[in-house]
Amino acid sequence: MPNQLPPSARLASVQRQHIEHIFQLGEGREAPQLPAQATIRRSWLRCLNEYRLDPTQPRPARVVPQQTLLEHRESVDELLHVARAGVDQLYGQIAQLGYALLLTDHRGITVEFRGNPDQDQQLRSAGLYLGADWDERFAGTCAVGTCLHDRRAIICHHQEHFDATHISLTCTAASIADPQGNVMAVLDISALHSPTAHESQNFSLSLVTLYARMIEDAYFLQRYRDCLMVRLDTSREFVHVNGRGLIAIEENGQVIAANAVGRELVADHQRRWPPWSAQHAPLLGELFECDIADVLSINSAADDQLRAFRARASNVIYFISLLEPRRPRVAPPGTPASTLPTPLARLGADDPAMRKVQKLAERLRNETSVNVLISGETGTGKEVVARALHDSGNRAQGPFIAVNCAAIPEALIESELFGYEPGAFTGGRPKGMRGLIPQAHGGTLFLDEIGDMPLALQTRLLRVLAEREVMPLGAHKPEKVDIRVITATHRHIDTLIAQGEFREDLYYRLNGAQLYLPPLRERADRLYVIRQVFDDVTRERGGSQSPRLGADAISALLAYAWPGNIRQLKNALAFALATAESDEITVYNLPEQCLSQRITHTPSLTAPAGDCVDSHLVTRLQQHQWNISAVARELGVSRPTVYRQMKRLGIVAPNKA
Ligand SMILES: Nc1ncnc2c1ncn2[C@@H]1O[C@H](COP(=O)(O)OP(=O)(O)OP(=O)(O)O)[C@@H](O)[C@H]1O
Repeated sequence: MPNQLPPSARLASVQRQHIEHIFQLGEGREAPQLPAQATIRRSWLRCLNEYRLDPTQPRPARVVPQQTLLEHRESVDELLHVARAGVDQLYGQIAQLGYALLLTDHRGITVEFRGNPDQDQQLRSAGLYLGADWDERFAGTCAVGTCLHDRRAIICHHQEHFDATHISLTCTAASIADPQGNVMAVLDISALHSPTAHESQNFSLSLVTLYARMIEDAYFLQRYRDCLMVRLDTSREFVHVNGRGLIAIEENGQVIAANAVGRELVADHQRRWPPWSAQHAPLLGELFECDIADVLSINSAADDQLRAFRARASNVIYFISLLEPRRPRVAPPGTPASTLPTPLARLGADDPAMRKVQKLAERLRNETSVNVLISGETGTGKEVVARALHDSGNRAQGPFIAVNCAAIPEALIESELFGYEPGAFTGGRPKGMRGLIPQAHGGTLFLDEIGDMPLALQTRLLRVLAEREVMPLGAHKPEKVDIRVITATHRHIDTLIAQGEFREDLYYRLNGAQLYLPPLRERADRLYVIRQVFDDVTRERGGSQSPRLGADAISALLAYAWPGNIRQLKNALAFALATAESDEITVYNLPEQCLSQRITHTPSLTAPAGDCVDSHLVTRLQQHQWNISAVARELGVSRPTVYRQMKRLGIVAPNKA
């Protein structure tokens, strides 16, 4: 009788029976001892037939080398930062019950671990340890690996494990998805010893599922903290404390992203109105019977800061609260929050040069008699800034006409700008043409690459600016125009003036105020720009299922010098999105040149990444009381990067010295 045997012999006997059961299932023979859960049965069959795992050859737990572990941790650095509080809370609840806690990445590698130090050795040999690999293809049926495969919470109790070395464990796991719904991590609680009954773990399943959802939502809130967010629940009492749905929206109510509950609402909507809704991100007003103004005024007008709206697809009433965006910090703490109009606020997060641009643009937005000259390297966003200036001012409803003076052949530029009457010249359109300057009447004329405007035309432009009227070619009467003029250049106009290629008087007229756009490599808010451009490109590609940007890719993007600035960044991200084969863009998806030509200088106040963290590091560390996570967050790099830099520079934290 196995029960009368010594423990090791008893285990060996149970293991033999276990192996026999696996073969029975593989051969299609039923037996009462075979697992009841269909997920476990399917996983056993996968292990036998797909992964070709041999149940007679139990494998000891595999722990990946330190360097590999660091790479895996780095790839989920942002999640780890958010998850840590949840991990500690959950472990606080289960430690006394003999459980260890594992958080793995989406490849099944344990990147965070909590366990009883007194059981260190047993936990390590059972694979309940940092770096342990719980991929089903290697470890066989197990809570983490099978949860990753099936994308649902699971208990894997004792003999439900495939590998005979794991059959004394009980493990329960739930997945954590990113805002697109792709699994990015798994939360697992496991114990070395536990009661035999499977039901003994039901409570673990509820607990681990709850915490996985909380971590998922905390990550979602962190990712979209700069957006307006609605929080919703069917219970009025719970919406503020634990509203289950989260939907990030634009000011016009357009849905940007949603957590699992929110995505289900969107999916519900798309199932009901499929033909057009699948192509467009819905508006909140399409999901709920609501006017966006009633949602945006919740905090100021609703008594208990929530309002009830009916979901159109299900007819269910949801209580909605509004989370204001955590605006990018543009002023030191203590000063009033930014009042920048949205088009200007979006231009930058926390870069001194951009802040100057934003503040000056705000002051000038309605001063249409002041001509604005925007300077900056190619691709720094001069046209975007011109448009933001237009959109935030009192001419926003008028036309915005952009003209690239370098792109129009010299022979055509005059007729394009001023227009012409019928028969003004041979080859012209029979009905004549309205010029771009008259087209801008009531709005803004944006002249890009003004340094490339031929001298003769500069004289005519000067006249337009002075007299506020244009004379189309062949016309006998001038036409009055009311335009705001914004110009841009990436060339040094001073040099052009000195060389006699640009009229000094025109320069002074155009340069009523100058906005200088810093190159991307010098911007302290590069991380913000990368995220914003990534979101833009994702949206332009129309992908709600788009891959996310991995931490290693972000590090590389932060470190690259970007000679082509934001335009080049946009192209690089479009390339990465087009070529990504998995749900994560890694450094390998970036165009090759992004991995070379790294920033070599350390700009003054900026927060550069990678190798450029250098000289400011000690100051930053001191400012943050040597809190590595806080420094990494501020610099927009991962913690391992900060550690690497500290090691390279020989910096030792005071308490470690
Ligand atoms: N703040 C920003 N957020 C998102 N995308 C931006 C931003 N600034 C610029 N871009 C994008 O970068 C690209 C280049 O921008 P833009 O044409 O405004 O640059 P530019 O300085 O006018 O370039 P050039 O000097 O070549 O005329 C565009 O695709 C634009 O959409």
